[in-house]
Amino acid sequence: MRSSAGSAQTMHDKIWNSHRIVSRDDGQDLLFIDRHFIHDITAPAFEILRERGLKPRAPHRIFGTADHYVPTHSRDMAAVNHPERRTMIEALTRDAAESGIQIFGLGDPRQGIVHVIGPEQGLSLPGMTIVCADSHTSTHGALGALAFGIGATEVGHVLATQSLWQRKPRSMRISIDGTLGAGVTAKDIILTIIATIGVAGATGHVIEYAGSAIRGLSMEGRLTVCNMSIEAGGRAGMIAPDDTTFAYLKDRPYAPKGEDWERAVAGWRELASDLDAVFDREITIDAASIAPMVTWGTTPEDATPITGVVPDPDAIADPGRREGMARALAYMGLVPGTALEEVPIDRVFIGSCTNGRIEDLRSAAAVVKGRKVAGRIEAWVVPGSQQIKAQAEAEGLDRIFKAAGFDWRFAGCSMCLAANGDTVAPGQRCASTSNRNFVGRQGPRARTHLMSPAMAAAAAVTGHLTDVRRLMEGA
Ligand SMILES: CC(C)[C@H](C(=O)O)[C@@H](O)C(=O)O
Ligand code: SF4
Repeated sequence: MRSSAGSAQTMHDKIWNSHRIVSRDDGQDLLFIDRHFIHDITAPAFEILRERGLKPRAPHRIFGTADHYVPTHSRDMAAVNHPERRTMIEALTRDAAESGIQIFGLGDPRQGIVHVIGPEQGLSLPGMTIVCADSHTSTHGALGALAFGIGATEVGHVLATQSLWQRKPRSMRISIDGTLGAGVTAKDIILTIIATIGVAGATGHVIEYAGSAIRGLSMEGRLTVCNMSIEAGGRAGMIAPDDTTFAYLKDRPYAPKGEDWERAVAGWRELASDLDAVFDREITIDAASIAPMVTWGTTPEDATPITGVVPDPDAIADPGRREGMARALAYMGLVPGTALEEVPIDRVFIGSCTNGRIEDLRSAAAVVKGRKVAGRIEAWVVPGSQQIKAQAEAEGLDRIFKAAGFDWRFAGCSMCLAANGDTVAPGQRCASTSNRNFVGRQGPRARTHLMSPAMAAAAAVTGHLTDVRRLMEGA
């Protein structure tokens, strides 16, 4: 039997069952899709639709934003002088206008990274099925939704039918119990999880994050954790909605209002996994054992506490792993045994759908305040959305960053993927709050170290990877 025994259901079961339209003999279910997000990479799917003479079935369920290709030094389309990027941004505007789809384009005060603005606008709600042609759609599961990335052909299917054939993934619960230490954040939780179970550790599963340390996280922190579910191989990540979720969503532009809100919350309270629900896999991690983390290699599982050293491939028995590690270290320009805190950096990127939210900027600013960016380091803050940028400015965070020597940019994916031209130069080493440290991710030969916003801020002001706890008040 897949998932739960008897009638007890996981949250994944509940959302799946309430969206199943019909089942096929081959084990696939047709799911109704509540919300479909599109961005400036979705153009190929609209091509598929046009070729078949079809139109979006439910444009009111679709929302779009320009994020991957937008410039972050300007909001002016004239600043997009790269023909391919221009075409992609314009295609989104055209496709949306033709179909009556609401988009938040370049220049719109609601524009931002799709996984930031969905929750922010109250478009991503508990109990929903949410899809987008983007692997980090798992982010939205933090609100108690079933949210996952899909490919261009599937996007075409969803556009045309507002439904999608899927085989139900298995379920996995990752419980983080106890209290996090000072300086330890949601990013450190998820990097620890990935370092523990590996980048394929959750393959074929929907992860439910549970336990007192997860319940204790803010909505922003939960979004960070769910964002990187895909980096552990998970199909989706989710967290049961609770008062933290409802407080975050209340009065958001697209969230239900008045009596509708009360009714919705009452329904959302029923979504949590039943107490006796059985998961296909269970993993438990003690929150107190988690330290501020950094990656040293070229996959997110190459992560270790900042107190450690660059690992030695020769100490690894498995020949495949040994070779992979040696290759990663050569790319990263790191020598085994070097204390991680001695690794100098050239660039800092605070942003992305993982860590570009207001709380992330606050925690980085708290470290930066009264300090200066070290040496010739080029440090950037790229808010995840224009709303976050405005809020940060209202709180004076931009002034803290700018006084320290940071560049304060407009919202977009920016240096997380470098698709808009914001790159880390060849050979440069970047302390980054994003989610992927793949070879060439931030530009050809760029070297990426993933970490939390507070850790990236600490690296910016010291010039090398740094245990943020050294810079914290009272430390
Ligand atoms: C380009 C896009 C489809 C891609 C994704 O699927 O995640 C990007 O957002 C990323 O983070 O690599
Ligand atoms: S910020 Fe990075 S991870 Fe997130 S959607 Fe953009 S490119 Fe993908």
